[in-house]
Amino acid sequence: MNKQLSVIGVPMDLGQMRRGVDMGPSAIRYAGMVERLEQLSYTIEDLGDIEIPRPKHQTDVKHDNLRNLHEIAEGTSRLAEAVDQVIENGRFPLVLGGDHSIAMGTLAGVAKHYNNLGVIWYDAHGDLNTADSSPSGNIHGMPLAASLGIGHEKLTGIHDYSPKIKPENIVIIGARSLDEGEKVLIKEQGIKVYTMHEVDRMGMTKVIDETVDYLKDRTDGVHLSLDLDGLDPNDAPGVGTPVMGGLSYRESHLAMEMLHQSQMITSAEFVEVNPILDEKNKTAGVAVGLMGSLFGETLK
Ligand SMILES: NC(=[NH2+])NCCC[C@H](N)C(=O)O
Ligand SMILES: [Mn+2]
Ligand SMILES: [Mn+2]
Repeated sequence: MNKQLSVIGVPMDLGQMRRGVDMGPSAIRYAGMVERLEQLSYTIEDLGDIEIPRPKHQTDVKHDNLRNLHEIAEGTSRLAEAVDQVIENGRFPLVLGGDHSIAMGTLAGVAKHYNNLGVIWYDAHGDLNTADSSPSGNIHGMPLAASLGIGHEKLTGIHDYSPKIKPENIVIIGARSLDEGEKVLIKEQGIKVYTMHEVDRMGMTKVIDETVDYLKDRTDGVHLSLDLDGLDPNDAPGVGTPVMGGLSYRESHLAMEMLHQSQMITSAEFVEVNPILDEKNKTAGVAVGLMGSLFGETLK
């Protein structure tokens, strides 16, 4: 793994309605991220936080079922620029959310550098909505669709190109709350999805083995986008859209350890940590623990 990490915080809370997820980057830093990764002999440069525009009325502006469209497009464009530069400098981008809308910016900055970027989307949700299919108008439910070039052009066109990724290079793990339009899109586009049904039937070992096999030959880099709500709310309570029956703490560590062993991950983001909804910063602590495993911690 690239031993030079650049950390970028994204205090974004405009992609959904629960206040507090903008404090996610601070909560993750406070949980000891830098110290944890330095122990694994990474060199860490913390680039601080991306500036996110403040709308006048946070929830009022529901432009065509796309809440806070302009501010999110602006903030994620800045993020794309920063991520692009990190990779340009030969370093590994580690992005801290913020709500999941930021993935549009991260992927925009990353995907430019690859012909076939793979994406592992570790999440209870598909985040494959558009304004037409979204039940909420919340843009954090849309970043994977936007990155495929599907949706409003202000979102698909971030960093001035589209699409960022191909459907056959995506693997979703942990899904258990997919909207009707998302299910249609998954079938139409042939996106590989391991729902909780498959995770339970196959076990996480087989899920990750298959994921690695599947992505190995077809991709030249793999981005991990880890939404903390992929985990069960008992293990990660500090999230805005919790869904029961999720991936366990143990399964998630196993997944991260196996991804580390695959040597496949070239960028990562940890999103949706909301310390206001959390129990004594537990969820940020889990995020940092998972980073430890992803970056090479072992139990013996
Ligand atoms: N990144 C997330 N937590 N997304 C939750 C999305 C929930 C729902 N599918 C929606 O579009 O509103
Ligand atoms: Mn989610
Ligand atoms: Mn998500």
